[in-house]
Amino acid sequence: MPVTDFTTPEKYQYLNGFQSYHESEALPNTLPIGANSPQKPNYGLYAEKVSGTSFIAPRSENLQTWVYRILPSAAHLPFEAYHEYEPSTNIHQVPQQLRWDPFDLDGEADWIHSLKQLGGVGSPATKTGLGIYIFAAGVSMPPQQAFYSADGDFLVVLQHGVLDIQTELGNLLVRPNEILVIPRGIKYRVDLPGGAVRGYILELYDGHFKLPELGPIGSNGLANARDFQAPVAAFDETEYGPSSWTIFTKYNNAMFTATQSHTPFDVVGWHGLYYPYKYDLGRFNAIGSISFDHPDPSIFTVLTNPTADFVVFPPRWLVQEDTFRPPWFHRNTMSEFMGLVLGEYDAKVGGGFRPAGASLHNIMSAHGPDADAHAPASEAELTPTKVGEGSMAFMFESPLMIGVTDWGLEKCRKVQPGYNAESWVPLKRHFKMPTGGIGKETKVSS
Ligand SMILES: O=C(O)Cc1cc(O)ccc1O
Ligand SMILES: [Fe+2]
Repeated sequence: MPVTDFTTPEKYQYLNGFQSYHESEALPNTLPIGANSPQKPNYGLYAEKVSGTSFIAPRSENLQTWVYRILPSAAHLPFEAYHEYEPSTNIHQVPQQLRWDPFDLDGEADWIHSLKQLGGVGSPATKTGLGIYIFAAGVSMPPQQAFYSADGDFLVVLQHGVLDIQTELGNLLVRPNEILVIPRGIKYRVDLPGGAVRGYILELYDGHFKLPELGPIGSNGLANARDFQAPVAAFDETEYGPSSWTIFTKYNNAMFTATQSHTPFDVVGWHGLYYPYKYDLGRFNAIGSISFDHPDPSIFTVLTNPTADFVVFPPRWLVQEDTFRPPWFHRNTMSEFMGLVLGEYDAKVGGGFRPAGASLHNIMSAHGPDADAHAPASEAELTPTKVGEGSMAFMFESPLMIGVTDWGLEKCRKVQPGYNAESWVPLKRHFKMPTGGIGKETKVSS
């Protein structure tokens, strides 16, 4: 179900729509009419353009936003290397199926220092591939600090807690079961009004997410465009005088800082297509088989990109007849990283895949339901059944071979050594040779 038990306070107002052209102003008449860069923008603001795609990208892909701000972003002192954040970028491509116990909450770290790279492939420098992060933060970012990643778009899957995010383009409150996308280069800071937070991040080094085509599904279904929410323009009204800010930048997976004597949250109005947004996974309209067989998990795609799809497994009814209903056993040309926001995933009932844990089934590494899920599902009476009640599993599915960092393999100390032994090695042989031998009888009744 969608997150409904919350009245959105005044500070959090949203513009609805996915990749809709939005415009928003915190003061009336901020945006120039019929032009983008007038000689003197209103209120003595500076015009600045933020490009999220190449200038010449086709219209259907082109994402740019004009911001009207008190001082341009360029007004800062030189960048310096920052060594108190050591990213784990040594990556190992391994065929081993991996599963991690729940990652610990961390009461000490702020957003930036909580980012732990678990895996990835490719390079931000050549804009190929992706990074996968686990975050566990316990404190708000210190005042007068902001962060942006120059490496790619962050898709944040919040597993625990509440994120109060101030971005250049406005404020977003992200609650459990919601996801957040912050595009490359957009500055933000993260406060934790409810204490500790934890979750997963997919960073796309290339391009941006889109909604999947719906084909024969028609014009509505899956994640509907109107349920994506972008912030309205808001600026630090009390902070537009001189102040001392530190801007952190993740740049080719290293960290840099630059100081400046003004708030980065000084955008009074903006218009364009390049902005952060959030989405409540409870609004996902799940579609599935109403006759027989189990569709490919792509039927649950929320957002797509050639580098990775974001797929969820929401609560849903299973009604298929004469069908083994959990996911089939399989090997893919894709790699599959899975996480669990809450509840239990129907293919893994053996207790090893838990909320805040994860799994990785890499290219052509075989997997499927564990023995504890397979046995009852083969015998179950096939009445309509609700699965995933109170649950939300998700998958980052990529055609690329995802590597695992030193942190992911060892330092996190969460890898389950007995994954294969517990899940699939116990599967029993049920094969029966036809009486009379091969070729004599083709149908065997059990
Ligand atoms: O491995 C998994 O659990 C994810 C998955 C689910 C499904 O329904 C079909 C294929 C698939 O990879
Ligand atoms: Fe799979």
